[in-house]
Amino acid sequence: MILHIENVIDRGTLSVIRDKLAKAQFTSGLESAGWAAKQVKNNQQIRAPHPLIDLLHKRLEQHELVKVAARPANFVNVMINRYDQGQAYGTHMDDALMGDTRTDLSFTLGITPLSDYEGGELVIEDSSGERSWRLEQGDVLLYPTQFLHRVNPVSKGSRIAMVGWIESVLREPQQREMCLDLYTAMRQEFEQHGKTAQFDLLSKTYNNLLRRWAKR
Ligand SMILES: O=C(O)CCC(=O)C(=O)O
Ligand SMILES: [Fe+2]
Repeated sequence: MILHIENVIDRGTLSVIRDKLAKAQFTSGLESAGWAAKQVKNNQQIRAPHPLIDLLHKRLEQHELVKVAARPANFVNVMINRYDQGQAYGTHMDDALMGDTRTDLSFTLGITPLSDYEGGELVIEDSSGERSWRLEQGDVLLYPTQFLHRVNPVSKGSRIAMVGWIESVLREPQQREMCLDLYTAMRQEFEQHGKTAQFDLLSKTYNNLLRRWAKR
């Protein structure tokens, strides 16, 4: 399950953040690339701890859909990256372990308005082919870290985003999808009909499934 979540961060906040980032010191993206990914990574980044990363990270962590869809146990390597004109990140796999943390999900949060750059698609490959996203400012793509993926060359302007990885209490993508679907059905039943007998059964099953699968 790949989720595109819109408007996770409001535009006012992002505009202030972009002003600050214009003056911030970025370092080479090679610092955090795995030994094979180094061959294809060409960008700049700011790594945590950093006040702007803290602020965005907190907002992301508090977002209801992020909480329910990802069930985060830990976040790791949250960083802000920038691809200037001509820069890209070729096809690669992200490391399964970053320090002690298992990477179950990856996310990208768009910071630059789409109209300010061209290219820079995030492309995810699977056996059926590939799919690409250009994320509007404030939008998040949340995806299992299991796919080969790349960032296409930026052909005009610069693309700034925040990326990072999540270790989930639900290790398997299918578990996360089933829990999210059940949760969604339970919420809809509650909103449409109130706390019915059906709601109680959905709630019972949802919570017992989550309890059965959750590992921390
Ligand atoms: O910037 C992105 O959207 C993804 C970057 C990426 O694949 C990575 O940093 O490993
Ligand atoms: Fe990656």
